[in-house]
Amino acid sequence: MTDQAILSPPVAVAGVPKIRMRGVRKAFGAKQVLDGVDIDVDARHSLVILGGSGSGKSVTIKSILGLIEPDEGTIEVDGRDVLRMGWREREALGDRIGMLFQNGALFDSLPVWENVCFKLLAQKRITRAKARDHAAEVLAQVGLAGSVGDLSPAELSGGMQKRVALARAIAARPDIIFFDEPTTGLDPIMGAVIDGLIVDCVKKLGATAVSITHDMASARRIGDTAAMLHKGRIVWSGPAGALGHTGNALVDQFANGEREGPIQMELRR
Ligand SMILES: Nc1ncnc2c1ncn2[C@@H]1O[C@H](COP(=O)(O)OP(=O)(O)OP(=O)(O)O)[C@@H](O)[C@H]1O
Repeated sequence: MTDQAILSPPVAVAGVPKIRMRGVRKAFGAKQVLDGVDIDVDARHSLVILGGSGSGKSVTIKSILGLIEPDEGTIEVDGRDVLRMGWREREALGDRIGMLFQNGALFDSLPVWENVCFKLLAQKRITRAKARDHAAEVLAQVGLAGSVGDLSPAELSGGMQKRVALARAIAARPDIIFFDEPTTGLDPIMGAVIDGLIVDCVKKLGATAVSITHDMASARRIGDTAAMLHKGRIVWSGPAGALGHTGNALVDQFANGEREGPIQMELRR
């Protein structure tokens, strides 16, 4: 496969955030999940979105991915409004996006190498013979031997499955990558290893990353910035390294996992 087949076109627009959401609102029935979400992610930066269960983190990511249509607001990628794109442009945007799903979402019916190159094969951007070599290269990037490519995902440990899912997310060399709970279900050491790989891979690709996590150690490791979603809005954003001592009582309570604080008081009401 030529690099041409998998390289994303250089699309950075000077002075324009890679991703910009403004006033995004989404309700399901009577439930207003997003109530005016504003987010900016600069190119080559890594944003972590925090928030309680059901606060709308996945809905936010799915809206950027075009899987959920917001009721109001704008979502721009490289200054282009994704909600008003034609299908061709949206498809081209999809080709530049990688995604690591919460549970890995690997297909047990396919060997690892086909999982890694799934999108490239499905879109006929690569031959099967070249996909095998490409998968071995990408597996090496996430610390796995090429021979793992012939195994079924079901034969792998949770940590290895996450590595394969990461390999799949980066295989087409995307310039935007979404990570949904990348360390869930892993022990703390394996979680740190996966975080390290995520940081390395994102940096090597020069990609922009948006992650969802409940794991604060992971948020500090993989995020340049963090944003907290609460009651349908971003109530705080700042350096991920400051989580736990931001001075914002709500964010600090959440990040430190404290029972007492403004979130608890709201739950009691
Ligand atoms: N397709 C849908 N139809 C109806 N309700 C939905 C749909 N998608 C999400 N919701 C609702 O929107 C709310 C936010 O869901 P979302 O999955 O974004 O939460 P989350 O912050 O990612 O939660 P968690 O941390 O538990 O994964 C929830 O109440 C959920 O039930």
